[in-house]
Amino acid sequence: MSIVLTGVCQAYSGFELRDVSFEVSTGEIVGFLGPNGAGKSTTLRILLGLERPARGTALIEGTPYARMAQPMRTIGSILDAQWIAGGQTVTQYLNWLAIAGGLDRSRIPLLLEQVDLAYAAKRRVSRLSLGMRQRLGLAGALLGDPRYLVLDEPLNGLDPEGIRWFRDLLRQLRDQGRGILLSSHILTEVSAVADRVVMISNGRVTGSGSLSDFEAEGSLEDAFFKHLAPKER
Ligand SMILES: Nc1ncnc2c1ncn2[C@@H]1O[C@H](COP(=O)(O)OP(=O)(O)OP(=O)(O)O)[C@@H](O)[C@H]1O
Repeated sequence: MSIVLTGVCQAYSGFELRDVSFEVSTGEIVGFLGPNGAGKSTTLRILLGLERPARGTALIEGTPYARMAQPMRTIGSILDAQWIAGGQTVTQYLNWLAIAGGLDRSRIPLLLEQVDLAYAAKRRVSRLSLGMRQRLGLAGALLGDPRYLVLDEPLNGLDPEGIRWFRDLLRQLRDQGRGILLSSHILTEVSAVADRVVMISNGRVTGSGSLSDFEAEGSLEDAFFKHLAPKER
């Protein structure tokens, strides 16, 4: 049971994603680590069916996202919590998401408790801080009780207490058997929770292995700089 990317390629003018391959299994947190502009979000957009790769495949338990009947039941995601439409309330947004995804709305109050946002259930999304939007994004990602989570820079905007809370929640979600792909350019964010790390630099996977293997090279930071593509050093 896993997410499998095989030889994923994409080309924009001035940037190429080349042969990106890695797996995320249930019950593990995989840190997807790379500097700004390395190709992390592009890879995640391809995985989530938002764009088609020029070559290669991104499969979730054997099926591309775009061909899944009810993808939110299998894979939840936070790509950019900023975009969530501001006019509706927190509950209205989650209701809309549940209807759009064919999901059960009865879990919404429980999820709002889980992400510590129940007190803001009736607040307009436009009045939420970025950290609160990240929590709302996570509630949305969990709405379908998915086996996988794909999170792009989910700690943006969270305060230190929020970061600690988020890490604990990620570990709990992993221990429940979910597979989590956590994309970030922040080393400490990844080293605090990841079981495995995939490093990407200038559009290519430059290293992958268990966190302990990387730390055995000195520190994740040493490994990160060692695995940067020459252009990015
Ligand atoms: N739709 C697009 N058209 C053209 N270029 C794009 C497009 N999307 C991304 N790029 C370029 O592709 C490169 C990789 O971008 P991407 O957003 O995947 O990087 P990232 O690793 O997520 O970076 P960050 O950590 O800054 O979010 C960048 O140079 C970006 O400008």
